[in-house]
Amino acid sequence: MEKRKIIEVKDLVKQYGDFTAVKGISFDVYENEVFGLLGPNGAGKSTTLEIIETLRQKTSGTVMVDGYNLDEDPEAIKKIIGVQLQTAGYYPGLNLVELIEMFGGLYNKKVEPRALLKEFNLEDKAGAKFKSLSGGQKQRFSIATTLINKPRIIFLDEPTTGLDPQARRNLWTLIQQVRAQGTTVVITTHYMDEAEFLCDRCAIVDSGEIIALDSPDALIDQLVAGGFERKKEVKQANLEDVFIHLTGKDLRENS
Ligand SMILES: Nc1ncnc2c1ncn2[C@@H]1O[C@H](COP(=O)(O)OP(=O)(O)OP(=O)(O)O)[C@@H](O)[C@H]1O
Repeated sequence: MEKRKIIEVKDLVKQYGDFTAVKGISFDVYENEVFGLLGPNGAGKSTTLEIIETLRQKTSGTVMVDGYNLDEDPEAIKKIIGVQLQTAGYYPGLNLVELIEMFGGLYNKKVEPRALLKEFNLEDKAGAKFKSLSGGQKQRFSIATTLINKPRIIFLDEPTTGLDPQARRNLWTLIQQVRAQGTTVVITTHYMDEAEFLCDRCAIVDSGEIIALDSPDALIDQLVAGGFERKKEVKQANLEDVFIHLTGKDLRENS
């Protein structure tokens, strides 16, 4: 069965003054996949995401999200996507339950804050303020909030940056759960192990252009078919394996 395209980006260009940050890129995201945008700092990943999220104006090109044209129907797009807020968006006086209730009210959606917090291993923090959470808890809460409006697509911009290995792996599991419930996930990351683990397909972006787009396995196969060989013998374990082996996979209270 042919996969359904839920996002279609064609010839997208973004200029900041004289500088062209996104140089006519085209890609599709299929319904219910985890799609990654990978690339060095300044490649244009966040700019691209923010345009699709309706948060930034494009210079030219077309963007369709679930059949809605960004130029004609941005309001319809806003209703079916979930976006992570910047930390400043969480009112300091409210606890996690109150924040979820507030977002539910803004979206006019009925939410069950405690059930959502439980899904993200935050039930113990129901009465806590956002600023008192650890880095991993903040990220989990921020991903939980993307689901409040029951979106069809969520956008995660570097969701595991700064987290310890346990918190990172826990977040990967949560992202897989979100996808298993039928949500499409678009993610940016600088961690190639994360992209390899999570993404069905990824686009590698460099200087505003897509230089490769395929599944992680296919991209690796293409490299190997081109004669690439690792210089060193592959180690049987790496330092992260040592760390996880010694400290365990379970989330710590503060992760
Ligand atoms: N508001 C802006 N005004 C001018 N230039 C900008 C603006 N926002 C981004 N840029 C530039 O556009 C380019 C792409 O930035 P963008 O944040 O999209 O990259 P990125 O791939 O997300 O990078 P990172 O991995 O560092 O987050 C960079 O050179 C950046 O300096």
